[in-house]
Amino acid sequence: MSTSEPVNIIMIGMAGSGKTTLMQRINAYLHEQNKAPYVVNLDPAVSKLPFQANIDIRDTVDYKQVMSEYNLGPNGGILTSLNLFTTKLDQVVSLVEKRASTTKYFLYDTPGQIEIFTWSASGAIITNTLAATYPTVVVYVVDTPRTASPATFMSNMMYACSILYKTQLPFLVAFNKTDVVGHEFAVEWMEDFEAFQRALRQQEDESFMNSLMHSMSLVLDEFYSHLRVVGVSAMTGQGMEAFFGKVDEAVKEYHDEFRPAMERQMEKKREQEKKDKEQQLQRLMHDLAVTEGKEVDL
Ligand SMILES: Nc1nc2c(ncn2[C@@H]2O[C@H](COP(=O)(O)OP(=O)(O)OP(=O)(O)O)[C@@H](O)[C@H]2O)c(=O)[nH]1
Repeated sequence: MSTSEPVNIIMIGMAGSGKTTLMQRINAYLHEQNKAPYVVNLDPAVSKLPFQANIDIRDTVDYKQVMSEYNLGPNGGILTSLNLFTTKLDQVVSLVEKRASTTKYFLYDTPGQIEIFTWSASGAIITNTLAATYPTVVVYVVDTPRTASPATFMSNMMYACSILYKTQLPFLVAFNKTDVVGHEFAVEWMEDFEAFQRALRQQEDESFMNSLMHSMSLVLDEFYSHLRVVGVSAMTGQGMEAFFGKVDEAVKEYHDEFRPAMERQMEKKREQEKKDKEQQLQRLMHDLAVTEGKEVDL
């Protein structure tokens, strides 16, 4: 792996978690380090970007026009705009490839509608296409102050888990807004199952919800054990160095695990296609022989 190898960083997170502000902070940090990134905005509904995007979905798709043309609400409009944009993704990839010899980091801001990455086709096309070219890391941005109660924490982590499950890409949870509330409580809850159970008990007395949450937290325990986590503040810039340390770890995981698994899958697909072709050819030969009145052994 060369040190100048490009890295795609995709920001995903709930609306208001601070993705755009974090992009701006990372952008400023990398400029200070003389590593100016290439920035791609994939949020068609953002009204004002605090940074200059090299590629902006809004230059290609007019989200308001999509809403009226397809008679959609805001969420449907965003999803459809992204679907329309994925038809141009090959152009994005070729622009990225052109810049790859001079740029290390390629940053992608996404809409707060994270269901795009849990079930829509465009989300999967975007992550798979990017990951097929260069090391790609998904950064799941969490609004730390708004996640300080056990119930919201767990629901946010379940979203994170489903995005990881869907993308299967190296994953980093960035607890943002640590200038307001530190993320240590979250790390403790993830590392110490009993600590989370205590927090649950403090929240309410025994109820159906708490026992459900108890069961769900058992499921999430396995997810936490492989999770990469960092605390950042997009506002103050706190945690930037640690953030890039974790990105490096995620890139290593891409090379050690993701890439070989992807290549194995592609090899399997190629073998299956070869087998299918051979079978089709055999069937064709058989049909030709039958029409000519000959018998063939297959
Ligand atoms: N205190 C504090 N506020 C932050 C931080 N990061 C973002 N914010 C604020 O959180 C709000 C939402 O930030 P955005 O960057 O617009 O969030 P987003 O995730 O891009 O939102 P959507 O585009 O709606 O998905 C804004 O008011 C930001 O100023 C942070 O680190 N600390």
